[in-house]
Amino acid sequence: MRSAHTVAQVRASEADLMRDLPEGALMQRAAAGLAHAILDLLGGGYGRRVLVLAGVGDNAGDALYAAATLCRRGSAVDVLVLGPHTHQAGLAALLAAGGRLIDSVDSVAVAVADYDVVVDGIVGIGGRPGLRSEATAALAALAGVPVVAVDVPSGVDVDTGEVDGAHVVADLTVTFGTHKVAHLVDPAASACGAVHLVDIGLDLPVAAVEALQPGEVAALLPRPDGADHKYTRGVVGIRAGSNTYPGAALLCVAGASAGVAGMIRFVGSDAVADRVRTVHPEVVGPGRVQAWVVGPGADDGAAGTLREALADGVPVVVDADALAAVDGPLGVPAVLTPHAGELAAMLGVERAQVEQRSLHHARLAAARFDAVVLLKGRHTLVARPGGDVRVTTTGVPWLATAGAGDVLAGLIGSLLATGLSPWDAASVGSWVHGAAATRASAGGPIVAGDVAHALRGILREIH
Ligand SMILES: NC(=O)C1=CN([C@@H]2O[C@H](COP(=O)(O)OP(=O)(O)OC[C@H]3O[C@@H](n4cnc5c(N)ncnc54)[C@H](OP(=O)(O)O)[C@@H]3O)[C@@H](O)[C@H]2O)[C@@H](O)CC1
Ligand SMILES: Nc1ncnc2c1ncn2[C@@H]1O[C@H](COP(=O)(O)OP(=O)(O)O)[C@@H](O)[C@H]1O
Ligand SMILES: [K+]
Repeated sequence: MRSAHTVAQVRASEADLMRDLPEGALMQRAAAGLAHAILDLLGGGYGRRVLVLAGVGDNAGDALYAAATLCRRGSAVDVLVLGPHTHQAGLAALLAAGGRLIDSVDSVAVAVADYDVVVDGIVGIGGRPGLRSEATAALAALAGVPVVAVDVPSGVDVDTGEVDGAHVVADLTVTFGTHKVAHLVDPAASACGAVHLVDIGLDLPVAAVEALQPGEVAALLPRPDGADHKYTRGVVGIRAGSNTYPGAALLCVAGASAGVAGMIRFVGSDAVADRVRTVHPEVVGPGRVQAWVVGPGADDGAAGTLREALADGVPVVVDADALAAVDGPLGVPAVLTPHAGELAAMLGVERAQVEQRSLHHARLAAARFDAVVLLKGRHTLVARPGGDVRVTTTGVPWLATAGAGDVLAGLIGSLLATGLSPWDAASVGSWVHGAAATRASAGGPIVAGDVAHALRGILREIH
């Protein structure tokens, strides 16, 4: 599991550990890991030109001690102090190793573009969102030079992933002890670049935000055994599509056809059902199910279709048009799968507000509707009542294509039908869907059907 802890959790763990360690030991561990990561990025230290942006706190201390190591490996290091002072011992170590203090990026002997890397030690977990004007000006002058952020890109809100004004956009973020929420949750996560975790020995509690890794997905995926038959494996029912949007029914059934459930039932107009069975002859008609998927392409029949599905008292996936009919808890275990626009409409706020504060709004909706809320996006969030969140880090931007959500709803419904909890079904389904998109894309364009086709290959490998 990739776990993302809050600043308060990190500080508490640090305090526990520091009781048994000499002063400064954790900073030395952090700085050593940081120096190695920068050397890796640069392919060595000799002859490289490095600029450290140093703020007032321990984040600068990490950057300055790491830079001293780079100096000893033959790098030319300049340091620009942003603020009234900086980490004194770290600065002394850097100067002793041969680093130079500069007054501004304009005052360096080399052209600014000749720096091989900028090390962002402006603020870390002690920072407030936003950057001061001198930091913004320095970063603007350094545009185009690769940036390594120390712990977090300075200026982002570490505990929420929100941004408020200027912030660093890094190519690599080197963090310590554990991931922070900003490494997983957008928009801050998009500013991190690749994230490298350095172990400094912290003993941490359970995290409220996490990202499944392949081993956990494999452990959660249901597998039939010799005693199973199609009914014990779970039957998923799809109520999707309409005469206006028949394709949504096909895509939703294609997502449910990943093979995890034992059987698929389809309920819809005769015309749509005929088209579904032409493409998916194994799909059967109405009957008992262990989970329903309601909403993709349902058009104006969505509210009635949701009512019918809820009458069965089994878990439901509510997607697309049916989300507009949700105005409170549904009374059955449920996964709601809105994108930002749909969640905004459900909560009576603007889409931009949901995009800016995605973690907050996903948690708010999970509490208000007493359901698992899967907020779709680059890093999809899966929130459950109580505030726990899983973030999906699989997928590629090519997945932002019409109908991809229909495939996802079908897949999550089939996982729910096997008996997974709404929380596990949503997060596992989202992970597999993203991995299938990455596989199908191979760096190029895809349509939703390609994602559905790639699902079984991913499931086969992950087992
Ligand atoms: N905890 C751990 O386990 C370990 C932590 N380690 C390292 O320590 C880092 C945390 O260090 P930290 O606590 O000294 O805070 P840090 O982020 O450097 O600076 C905060 C100061 O900056 C200021 N400031 C605030 N906002 C600002 C802004 N927007 N723009 C400009 N300035 C701003 C504000 O000062 P003020 O302006 O209020 O006087 C505040 O006091 C952590 O990220 C990691 O790198 C590792 O060494 C090892 C283990
Ligand atoms: N920038 C992005 N990067 C990766 N995946 C994305 C991005 N934007 C959207 N997605 C994913 O694409 C899918 C789009 O689903 P959705 O908006 O419901 O489409 P539709 O309603 O047409 O089926 C979701 O799985 C979402 O997480
Ligand atoms: K930083």
